[in-house]
Amino acid sequence: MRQGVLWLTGLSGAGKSTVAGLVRDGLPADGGRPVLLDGDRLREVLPVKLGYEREDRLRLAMFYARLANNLAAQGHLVICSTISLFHQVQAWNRDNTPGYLEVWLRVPVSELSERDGRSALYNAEAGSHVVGLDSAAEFPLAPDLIIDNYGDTTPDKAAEQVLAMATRKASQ
Ligand SMILES: Nc1ncnc2c1ncn2[C@@H]1O[C@H](COP(=O)(O)OS(=O)(=O)O)[C@@H](OP(=O)(O)O)[C@H]1O
Ligand SMILES: Nc1ncnc2c1ncn2[C@@H]1O[C@H](COP(=O)(O)OP(=O)(O)O)[C@@H](O)[C@H]1O
Repeated sequence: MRQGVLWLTGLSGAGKSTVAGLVRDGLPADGGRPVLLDGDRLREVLPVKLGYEREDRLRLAMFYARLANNLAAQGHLVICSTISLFHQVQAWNRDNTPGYLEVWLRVPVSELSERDGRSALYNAEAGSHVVGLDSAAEFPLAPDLIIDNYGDTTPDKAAEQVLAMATRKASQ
């Protein structure tokens, strides 16, 4: 895969940033011009502060989708690692972005709340809009790959699966 959008989604702490970085670093030397769009980093550079209510998250997810589409059209391989769990955004990507691939890093909340720095988020009081708790997560309906990213699945193994899937799809 040399050009297009590879979107890694999942709840906070599912391993999106970790696996996305490994995927980028694991691309073949002639694997195109990768760009990593990471949710945490993108929120930091926005000119306006957006929150975690559904409306703001949906606006942001559509912004990511359009930005990724634009960069892919300029020849980049865009790796997105954001939550963005909205069916309408997933459908927009499929309909508008050639070479769109979607990976769902599926990890139960019980496991996530044990991970580094995520216990506060998953133990937040009701009304905190935590995706997967009190804010609905619209998990992908037809992802290209689902990885249960916990237990025996290490981040390296997950990245290998993503790269194998992307290579397979590129040759179809
Ligand atoms: N309430 C709540 N719910 C979910 N996530 C929260 C929340 N508050 C802060 N954060 C942090 O924001 C990161 C998610 O931003 P994204 O732009 O990737 O996604 S989304 O807008 O929430 O769909 C997310 O980053 P990741 O942990 O890397 O997924 C969190 O660190
Ligand atoms: N397969 C895995 N098994 C166990 N821990 C993992 C796995 N993948 C990632 N992690 C860990 O989970 C934590 C959250 O990872 P991160 O990439 O920041 O997730 P996200 O970007 O989805 O919020 C990190 O401490 C990371 O090392």
